[in-house]
Amino acid sequence: MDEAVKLTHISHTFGRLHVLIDVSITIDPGVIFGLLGPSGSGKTTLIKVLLGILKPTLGQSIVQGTRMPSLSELQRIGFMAQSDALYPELTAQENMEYFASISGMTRSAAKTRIKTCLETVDLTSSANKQVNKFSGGMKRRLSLAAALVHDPEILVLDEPTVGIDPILRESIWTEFHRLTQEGKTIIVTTHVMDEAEKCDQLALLREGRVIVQGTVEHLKHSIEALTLEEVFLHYGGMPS
Ligand SMILES: Nc1ncnc2c1ncn2[C@@H]1O[C@H](COP(=O)(O)OP(=O)(O)OP(=O)(O)O)[C@@H](O)[C@H]1O
Repeated sequence: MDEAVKLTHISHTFGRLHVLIDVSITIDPGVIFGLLGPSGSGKTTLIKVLLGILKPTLGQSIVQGTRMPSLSELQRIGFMAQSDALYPELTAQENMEYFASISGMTRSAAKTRIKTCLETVDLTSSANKQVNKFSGGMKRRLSLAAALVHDPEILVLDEPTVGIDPILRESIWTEFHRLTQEGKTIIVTTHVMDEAEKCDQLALLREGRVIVQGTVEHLKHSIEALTLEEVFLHYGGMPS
């Protein structure tokens, strides 16, 4: 089967700062791929390159066989950035309707999907509340629902569960696993160790380089560690 994402020899500099150095990552369809690394290691920059939002100094990003940037490919991706891109004056429902409309969904398809996605993030009872009255965690959850609304093949989530309580986090991860069973691919950055354990594949970034990548078991095996925490300590890249 073709790769969902193929990043080849990506390097990126901001001025004199080498933020990504020869990063190559292949992500198979239907997996949850975790991108880990300390703050400033380049995770968000790599995600922007993957999406084609940022042109790398060197290397290329291919998503589902299409070289990025590609607007049509971008429509098949659900993206949740680190900061919420919501309209505070609108209600949750209106925000969802807006995001559904820009993805080109029909009204009836949008109606069903909006209901499902708001349920997934437990916001049904707040659907008619203005977003400027939402807590930080509620905004995060709404951003996630917005990323899911057009039922994308690939979901790219930059720290999706920050500010979300452990019980809801658990149910969101259950939803992620359900989505991968439908063949969807999820790429997630996280600082949370127990979330990293739930990923099918991981890459650990440090100072712009991939230090190690593979399954959780592979990573543990590589240094005969019992926990992922030991792996991160070993490679000197404890997520912050
Ligand atoms: N637009 C920019 N201009 C200049 N430097 C930047 C820019 N964006 C990011 N950087 C720098 O690039 C480095 C990597 O940043 P990036 O946001 O990719 O890290 P990260 O691993 O996602 O961090 P965090 O976990 O804190 O979100 C940092 O040193 C950051 O200051």
